[in-house]
This record gives sequence, structure tokens and C-alpha cells, in this order.
Amino acid sequence: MNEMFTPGAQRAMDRAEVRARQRDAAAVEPRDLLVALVDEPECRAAELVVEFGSTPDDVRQALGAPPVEASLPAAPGENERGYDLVAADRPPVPHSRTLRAVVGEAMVQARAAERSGMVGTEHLLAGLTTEAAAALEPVRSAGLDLERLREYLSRPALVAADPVLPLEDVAPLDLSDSARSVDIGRILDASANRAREGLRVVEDFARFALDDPGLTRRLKETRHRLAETLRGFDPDLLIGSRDTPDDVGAHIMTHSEQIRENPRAVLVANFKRTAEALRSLEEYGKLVNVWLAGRFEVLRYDVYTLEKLVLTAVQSYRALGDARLMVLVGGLPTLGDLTWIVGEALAGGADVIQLREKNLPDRELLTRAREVRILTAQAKARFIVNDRPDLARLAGADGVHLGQDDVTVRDARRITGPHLLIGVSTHERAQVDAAVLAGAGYLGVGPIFPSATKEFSEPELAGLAFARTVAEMTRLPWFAIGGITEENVERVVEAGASRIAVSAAVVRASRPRAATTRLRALLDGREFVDDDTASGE
Ligand SMILES: Cc1ncc(COP(=O)(O)OP(=O)(O)O)c(N)n1
Ligand SMILES: Cc1ncsc1CCOP(=O)(O)O
Ligand SMILES: [Mg+2]
Repeated sequence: MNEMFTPGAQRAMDRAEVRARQRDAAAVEPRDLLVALVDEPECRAAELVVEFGSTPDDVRQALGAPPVEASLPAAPGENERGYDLVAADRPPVPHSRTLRAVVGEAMVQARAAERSGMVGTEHLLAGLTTEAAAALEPVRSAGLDLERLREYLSRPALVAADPVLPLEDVAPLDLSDSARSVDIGRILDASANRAREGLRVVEDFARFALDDPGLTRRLKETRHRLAETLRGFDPDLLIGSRDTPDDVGAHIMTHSEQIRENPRAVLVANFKRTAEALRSLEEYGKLVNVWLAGRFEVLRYDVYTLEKLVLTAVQSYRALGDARLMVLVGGLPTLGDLTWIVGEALAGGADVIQLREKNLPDRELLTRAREVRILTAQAKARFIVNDRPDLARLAGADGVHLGQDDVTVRDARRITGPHLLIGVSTHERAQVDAAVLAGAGYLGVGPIFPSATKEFSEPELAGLAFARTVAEMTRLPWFAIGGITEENVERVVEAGASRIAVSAAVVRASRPRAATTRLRALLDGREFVDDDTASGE
């Protein structure tokens, strides 16, 4: 027995190997581990899979795994773990690179939790959701809400919790049968109101100030789930125990409660109020029903996530609100060439410069990045470094841009600290959801058209249809990218894009400054006046 794993997790690891053999696979993959986890329905990971929307059968089906009876010789006694796992005459199936990353992350999670550091099944599930997201994609079709599960599992201290009873099984609680019940009813009633009100305040902001359909939907769903959970309490008794006139705290208002310096402060205060109220519902709820209390815990973690999403959106608007034209530069022979083209793009009206270098030694890259930082700062433009959070930070850039194969937002954040913008490339709807949830500050959306800068095969083109989709999903700043030129930019704007990122249209233009100005004017829907020509240049 490997002492690193709890017995349940060890069984899952062993079963994963059985599942891999069953597929005749050369390596045990994350999908084998997920199937192995749901093969054991009593384990915490399997319970979580169910709690977040799926069932073991659906997961197996989505991953093309045969039913459990057909796969696992369950007869106890064949070995100490109760089934014939690894025949002695066969070498063990190796773990794939991704699975090793999953187990590594599970160990980090286990150490962060309060337990002995042993990896439990919930830590393996946490590792899967963060390190093997792509492998888990098919289980979305099985109903699993991967984003919420990932957020739940990445909460600060992962401790084994009691299973949560499905809400429909929770009978209304009778709070009237003990003397103390009225007091608990008062606390629960006040906390329920605070939580509802706090959520409504931030929902109003997402809806009317941010105008963001995705965030508004998430907040509304959370508010509805709160209402649904509160129905587990008997409403008459909650109302019955309300006694506002005699509430000694009703008119006590601290100085900080009276002052809100800006909308962000309103948001922060109301998220805090909501989370505190949910904590009260959870703690006092435990006195009456532990399952219902668990529901409030899940909601509280959802609220933490929502706080991150809403505050990230606010920060992004502040940083990129008016930035409509990003110019990608790179691959130039000398520093002088680079500073010239950056100067031209800025003079032409570029709002953001992205330094995209693929082949330079790090030291030279950092030198160039620092130079671009100076030029962009002088022009009051923003500066993004492609691919490299470390160099973005060292160069004092405003942000870093990450693709689907680059380091994750979570890892980049560890390097950049809280203030840098992190942009993420997206090519399909699920990537938009995932990027927003991960805390992306802006999105790259494309490729819209074939590009002269980067090669894509036909199926990789996301096209204008994808721009239309993103326009309906989010108001987080997003830049359409890929083959955008003066000739086609109007179609991109018509598809709902208000921001674009271009490279060849500026860098390869005969007059980069004028090309930038023309693009900026087309984006703004303005008439273009060629100043260079007018001034006889
Ligand atoms: C604004 C913007 N959107 C998309 C990309 C592409 O990033 P990525 O997919 O990582 O590809 P590379 O640029 O690294 O080749 C981008 N750079 N900027
Ligand atoms: C880096 C990148 N990713 C998608 S398209 C692209 C290149 C954008 O350059 P261009 O505007 O020349 O197509
Ligand atoms: Mg990249």
C-alpha cells in the first residue's frame, strides 16, 4: 500500500490501471482515473460528481467506459484490495504525463488541507479538474458542471464534508419545537435576508452597470439556488420569528457602512455581506440540519467565485475600457526596427501593443520588452507580453497574453501577482466560459480569418460566427483576432466586436502609421483623413 494515498484513493489509482488495461492503452490516463473514481460510488469524489450534476453511469458512458460489472472482477480475497488488479506476470501500466500532473496537484491540495497530507479521492478529483480539464470535456455532456466543481474543489482548505442531501429530500424544518428555536429562526431569517439583498445589489451592478449577460445569469442562478435552499426552512416560522422593532442591531450603523467611495466599494461590501450571511446560515443551520448547512457552504464558495469574476470585470474595464485596437509586433531583426514600428503604431492610434516574440533569447526579449514598456507608457497606451508572465512582470507590462497551450491563468497569476491583466485566447464557447471563470481579464477571440502571421488549418478557423457567439456571452473586453484588415474589419464590427487585434495589417503595411489610423477610424465608424498625405509626407 502506498502511504501517500488514503485507502479509497489507492483503490481508485489501482482501478484506473485496470480501466487503462481494459482499453489496451499504453498509459493510464486522467479519463481512467475519473472512471475509477465513479466506480466507487461511496467515495467523496463520486459523491461530488453527483452533487455537481452527473451520475457514475453517465460519466462512464461519456468516456466510453463499459459498466462497472463488466470491467472489475470484484471478488474479494483475490488480493488484499479485494480484486485482481495487477497480474503479477504483467508489468504495471505507466502513468501518462498528464496523470502525473494530476497526482502532483492532488498532493499539493492534500498538503494544503488540514489532513495528514494523504491524498484522498477528492484531491484526485481536484487534480483532474485543474490539470486535465481537456480530458474531462466529454463529461460535460454527462451533466457535470466542471467549472463549479473546479471552483469548489480549489477552495482554500479542502476537508472531507458530509454528503449533501438532494434538496427535494429536505423536509421543511420545524423550528418551533424548542425554546431556543425562535432565536435560531431569527438569526436564520436575518441572514437569509442579508444574503438575498447582498446578491441582488451585485446582480444589479452586473446587469445595469456592466451590462454583462454571462455574469448577470450566474448571479441570478445563485440567487435562485439560495431561494431554493432557503425553502428547506419553514417560511412561516422564519417570518414568525422576525422581530425587527426589537432588533438591537437594526439601527447600529458604523462609519464604514455609511460611506461607499466608488462602485467597487459597493460591490466589495455587498459580496462580503452575502458571504458572511451565508456563513451564518451555514453555522446556525448546522444546529438544525447538517445537509442544508452544507448547501450554504457550497453557495458561499460560489459567491467567492462570483466576487472574483465581477471584480475582475471591473478591473478589466478600468484597464481596457477605451482600448479598441491592439497591435501585435515581433519577429523584427533589430531593436531599432521594433521601436520604429511600435512608435508608428502608437502614433497611428494603437491603444495596446502586444510583444509577440517566439525565437529571441530571454535576455534580448526582456531588453525589447522594457523598451516597448517605455514607449507605450509615454503614449499612455497599454503593453502586453505574449506567452511569458515572468517577462511581463519583469518588464513592468500591463498584462500577459496566454493561449490554450500556454501556462494556465492560475499559474500565471502566481507569477504576475494580482494586478496584471491576463488575456486568454479562445476558439470555442467552452473556452470562453473556462477563461472567464479562471479570471481572465480579457479574451482573444479567433482566428476570425486566415492569417498572414500565423498558420491555421481550415477547421481551426473560428470565424465570424464565433465572434457573434462571444458578443452574446460576455461584456468582458475581448479582441477579435486573425487576418483582420481594412477590407474586412467592418464585417468584424458587424459581428459584435468592438475591439480588434492585428499584426500584418500594420506591421507589413507600407505606411504602418497610416494603416493604424485607418483601422482605428474604421473601428470607431469615423471618416478617415490621411494626415500624412495631407501634410505632404
Ligand atoms: C489578443 C490575442 N489573441 C490571441 C492570441 C493568440 O495567442 P496564442 O493562442 O497563445 O498564440 P501565440 O500568439 O502565442 O502564437 C494573441 N497572441 N493575442
Ligand atoms: C497570434 C495570432 N493568433 C491568432 S491570429 C494571430 C495572428 C494575428 O495576426 P494577423 O492580424 O496578421 O492575422
Ligand atoms: Mg501563446
